[in-house]
Amino acid sequence: MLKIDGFSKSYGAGRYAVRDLTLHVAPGEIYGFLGHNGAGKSTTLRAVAGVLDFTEGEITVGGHSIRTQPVEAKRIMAFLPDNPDLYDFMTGIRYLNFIADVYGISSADRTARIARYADAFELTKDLGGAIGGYSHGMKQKLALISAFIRQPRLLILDEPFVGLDPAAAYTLKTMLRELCDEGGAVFFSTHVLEVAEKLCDKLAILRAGRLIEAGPTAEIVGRSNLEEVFLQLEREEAAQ
Ligand SMILES: Nc1ncnc2c1ncn2[C@@H]1O[C@H](COP(=O)(O)OP(=O)(O)OP(=O)(O)O)[C@@H](O)[C@H]1O
Repeated sequence: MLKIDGFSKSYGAGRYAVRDLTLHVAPGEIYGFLGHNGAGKSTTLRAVAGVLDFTEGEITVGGHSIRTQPVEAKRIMAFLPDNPDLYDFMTGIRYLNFIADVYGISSADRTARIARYADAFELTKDLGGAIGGYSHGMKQKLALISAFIRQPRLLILDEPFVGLDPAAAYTLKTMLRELCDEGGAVFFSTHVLEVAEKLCDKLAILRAGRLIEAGPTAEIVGRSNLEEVFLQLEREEAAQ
């Protein structure tokens, strides 16, 4: 579903934010992307989503190159950045209809999907209010709903659990699993190691722009727990 091959990104002056990253996400997989602050997670996710150009490598979504076939690639993927840019002057429902218009979702489909996802995230009664008056968590829920109503085959999420209350976090975990059970795939970054350990089929750990570990969660965690494994890997890499 998602293939990142030999991906490198330099923001200039020969300093690489990410270097030679290869990582594949298959249909049905929830793939967690871990790393310290500044490791290069957002850089990678933004390049995958086609909102950031990159220096070397190739990224394909459903077989479509994000560089040469961006429209085809973006049609089957939804991206939620770490700080989604919503329109404060719009109401929530206006924003969701705007997204539905952009992606050509029929009137019947949008009504059913908005009702389903807004109910699931307990945002229905707030949809008539201006986004400018939403809390951080409400904005995050609205951004998630706008991604889910598109019913993407690949969901790319940057720190999706930040700001969500426990009920919304549970709903999100359930929906991510449902999307994968239906043949979709999810690639998301997080600092919440408990969520990563419980939810993800596979994990990749980035350190200073380089992949230091990738594979099935159970193999990476082994008999320990993810927090210990993560901190140990960080220490080993730092000592090299
Ligand atoms: N627009 C930019 N211009 C220059 N350098 C940048 C830019 N964006 C990111 N960087 C640098 O690239 C590196 C990777 O940053 P990135 O935001 O991808 O990390 P991250 O793993 O998402 O971090 P965090 O967990 O803090 O969100 C950092 O050294 C950062 O300073």
